[in-house]
Amino acid sequence: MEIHVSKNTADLSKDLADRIVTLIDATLGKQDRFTFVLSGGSTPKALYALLSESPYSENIPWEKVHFFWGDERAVPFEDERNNAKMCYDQLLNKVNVPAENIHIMRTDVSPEESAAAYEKVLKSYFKDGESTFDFVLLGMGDDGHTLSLFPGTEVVHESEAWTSAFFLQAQDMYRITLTAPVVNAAKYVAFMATGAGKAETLKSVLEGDQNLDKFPSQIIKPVNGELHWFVDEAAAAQLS
Ligand SMILES: O=C1O[C@H](COP(=O)(O)O)[C@@H](O)[C@H](O)[C@H]1O
Repeated sequence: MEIHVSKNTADLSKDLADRIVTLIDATLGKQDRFTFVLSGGSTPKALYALLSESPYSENIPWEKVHFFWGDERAVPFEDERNNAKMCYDQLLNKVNVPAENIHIMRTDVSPEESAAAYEKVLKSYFKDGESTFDFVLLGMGDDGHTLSLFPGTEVVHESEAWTSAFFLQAQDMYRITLTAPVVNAAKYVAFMATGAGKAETLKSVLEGDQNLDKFPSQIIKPVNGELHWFVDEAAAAQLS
């Protein structure tokens, strides 16, 4: 595992954007497509906006990049809380990605149907039966959740299904999420965490004892891939 500390969100977004371009170039030197799992929430907005602008927008062969989502809030696409909408607003509407390369988690059907449909999409996309995303971007909530794997929820321990849908009492909302085994099969996983509000949790996740029910982010450990944490100085303040 590698931890990269940048001064602030702007620097961190640039460092990560540079890393993504390098990764895309290296991957497309060996294969003809790059699979990119997007995260929701507020932290990656600056990164997505940056990728949509010059020079990144010109340096990325968008027609070869295929987008997926790590999790979704089961609210209509038009709702500001919808993770896919945020990604379209910040990035996808601004670059030339073919529509067929974009695989959203649907919220116009029941959460259970959406999760089942997404698992089907993934299994037909990865024809060899293994989900080996090239790049997974993850956030970490102040409470230690990642994807929609929230503290104290059963889905944290899911070991078979690739996707799951469940009602999140604390937010009075259904969630649809990839599960840990799918993400842990990825080639490169990058967490992005910024701000003083995440400092204490980041210390517990990275340096504390393992407690998956309290800190679900700890379950992310790629089996054969790389794990990187991109954090700003404020989030890293309590790390030793
Ligand atoms: O609810 C969610 O929260 C996490 C973290 O979001 P942030 O606002 O603290 O950046 C996010 O990674 C996830 O995709 C989202 O559904």
